[in-house]
Amino acid sequence: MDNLRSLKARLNTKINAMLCSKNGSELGCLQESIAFSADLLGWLKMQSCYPQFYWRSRNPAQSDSEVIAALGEVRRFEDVRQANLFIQAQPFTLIGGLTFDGKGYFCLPRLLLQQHDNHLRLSLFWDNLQDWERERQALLQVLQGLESCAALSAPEYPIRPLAAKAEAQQWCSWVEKALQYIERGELNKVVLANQTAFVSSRPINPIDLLAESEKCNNGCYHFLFARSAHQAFLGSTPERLYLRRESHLYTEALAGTAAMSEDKEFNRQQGEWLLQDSKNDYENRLVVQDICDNLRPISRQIEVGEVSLKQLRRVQHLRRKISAELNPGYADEACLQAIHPTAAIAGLPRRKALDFLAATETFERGWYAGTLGFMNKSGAEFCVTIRSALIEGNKIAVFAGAGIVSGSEPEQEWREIERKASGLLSLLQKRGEQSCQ
Ligand SMILES: C=C(O[C@@H]1C=C(C(=O)O)C=C[C@H]1O)C(=O)O
Ligand SMILES: [Mg+2]
Repeated sequence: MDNLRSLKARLNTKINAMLCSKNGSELGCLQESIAFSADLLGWLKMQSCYPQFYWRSRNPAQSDSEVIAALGEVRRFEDVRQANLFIQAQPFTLIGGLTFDGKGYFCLPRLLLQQHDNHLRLSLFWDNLQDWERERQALLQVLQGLESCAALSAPEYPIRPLAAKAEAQQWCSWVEKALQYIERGELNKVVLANQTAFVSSRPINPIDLLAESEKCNNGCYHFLFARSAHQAFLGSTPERLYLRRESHLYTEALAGTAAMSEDKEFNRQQGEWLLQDSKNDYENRLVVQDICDNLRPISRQIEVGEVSLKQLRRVQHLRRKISAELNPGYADEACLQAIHPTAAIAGLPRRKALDFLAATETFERGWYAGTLGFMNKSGAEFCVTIRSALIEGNKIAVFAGAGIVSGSEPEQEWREIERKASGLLSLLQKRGEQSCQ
């Protein structure tokens, strides 16, 4: 990491030579770009500043793919409105998102690394309203490990189940209850989830697990958010909440699920079945309806694409892409509030589904089925944080849910959430050079 070593030396010199710039602006920023391809997960593993944030966009092959790693926090916004006002006024990127319940966490980090192809862009931020000596120390500290990069090791964590929040039987009774609400016409869809906890004989390294997931769970966004060294939320999700480029908005309805295995012929048959199965199609169409209805007040030219398959390692989904043109004056505050939580992870009608979930599920969703990403004045991208887990020391709690609609069968939905959870859980046992299955 020679490039990073010389970059660090350069930045240290600049910071030490700098006086607090009382030029009227509240925030200070130093930016550098170098031609360098960094392993940002290996880098993150060596860092000791918190909070830590990592986010990789879903299509690494595309030229506009983005990998972000960030450390520390110079400004924090819990109100999405304030966060949105900030990016309208400042040429900076905020990272963060909303929990399932819509609690906001956005921050301007102390150090932001953005990798585009072979270009690494580094941004350092400080607050001119703070004591400069304190800010200077914080800047030097966040740069301390800049050139460090750890090897990522294959996760090897023999785990044993601690407890599922609901065992199969109880969870199936939640589904039965949902079906009664649906039959009575009180709900069209509700997405019931479960949380299952496991314990390992040693602390689980969230970064090693995420690195393994990046290798195996292709076609996904990969994310990690750790507010402290004791807790990390991470996952690999196939689902986009939205991508915004100026006023162009790209979102999708991802719902309806079939199995995937190592057998190509089995996968093809399952895919064909999924494409013509009316219950799964209905599950997906309700999400289309929900997203379009919620976009209508803030946008025009809403277009819904043809149905297609999104194939992953353990499951495959129906997907319909949706695009729209935001009306003047609307940006990320409006998009986040309009779209999240979609009927792919909450239900329809939204309010009734949320009440049903609050009264039924016996665990806190927290960041599960929330959204994480980044936003600045010209664009934003957020993923839906499903296929995710919360790691605290030796413990890992894995989340998975399934959309319940008329025609759902409890045992089948249970198998669906077990398959979804296995996308991460199957990676905890040493596989090393073995294939990703
Ligand atoms: C809720 C989850 O996934 C959602 C539910 C799906 C379904 O029920 O078919 C499919 C994709 C996601 O919209 C999850 O993975 O936890
Ligand atoms: Mg389903």
